[in-house]
Amino acid sequence: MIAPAAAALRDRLRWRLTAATATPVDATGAVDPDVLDRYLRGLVTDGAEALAVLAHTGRGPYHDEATRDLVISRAVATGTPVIVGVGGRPGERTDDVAAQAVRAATFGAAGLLVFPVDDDPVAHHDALWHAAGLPMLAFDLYLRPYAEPTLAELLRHPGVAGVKVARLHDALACQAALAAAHRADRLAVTGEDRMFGPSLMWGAEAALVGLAAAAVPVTARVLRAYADKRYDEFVTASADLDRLAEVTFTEPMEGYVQRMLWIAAEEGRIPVGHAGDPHAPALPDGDRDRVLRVAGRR
Ligand SMILES: N[C@@H](CC=O)C(=O)O
Repeated sequence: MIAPAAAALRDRLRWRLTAATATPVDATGAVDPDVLDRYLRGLVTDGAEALAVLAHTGRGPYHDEATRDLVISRAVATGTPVIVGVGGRPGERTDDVAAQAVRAATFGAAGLLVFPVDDDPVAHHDALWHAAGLPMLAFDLYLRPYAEPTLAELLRHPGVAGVKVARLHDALACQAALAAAHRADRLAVTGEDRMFGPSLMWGAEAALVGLAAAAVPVTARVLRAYADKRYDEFVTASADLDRLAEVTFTEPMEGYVQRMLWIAAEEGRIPVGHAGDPHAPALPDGDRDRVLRVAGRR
């Protein structure tokens, strides 16, 4: 049985675009609150209907408590629902993640995006639910995917509002996870940057993607056109989005955060001095030009 708070989040996020936000930092790794504010508010102005902070795009696992508090509070101040990424650090204990969940609740988060764990994910989600009382989105991430029976069990948890599916290019796994969400009457959320349009046709009814960390209108158009059954527009918008995804969500895949930050700077959302991802891998020569060329052609 789904808990009322989880049902409310499920219904609130349905057909909404949640932007998985970056966390812009300067050369020393510090967040400037004004830069952050402007960035988050700009995403909302441009079509993000909810914000997911401190998830993978926001490099949540790398930020300390003070930075996490700042990011969550500034996101909540935008007035849109805020989903907070919790966990994701190697070797972390459930108690530590529960403490993050409690702080997220204190700062007014609407829900949690729970990074996957290998060891007893159901007990992990249950502990967060009892500690913080915030509804959760399970995170079926290609780097640490859930086995189908595990995901089915997670989706039966009363505090789980839905699942964000991010299986990258595994269409079968994506379809199975979306179907599992429907069977459990939970929200099927696409996190499929490279299979965005198709994942909507496979049953996703909401989106939470790093592709919307910049260039938000492109992603917003696809989701809106599909939700409104304007299928001609959906096909055109989807092709635009796929062109953008092809140059941003590509090998080395971890470079996508840097690529979205380049776009954010080019769009004037953040200063150039805050557009470096300290955790980016080495990127090929010409990558930035390629990304900006495609992003500018929309
Ligand atoms: N999975 C990413 C978003 C990518 O689409 C995140 O957690 O930020």
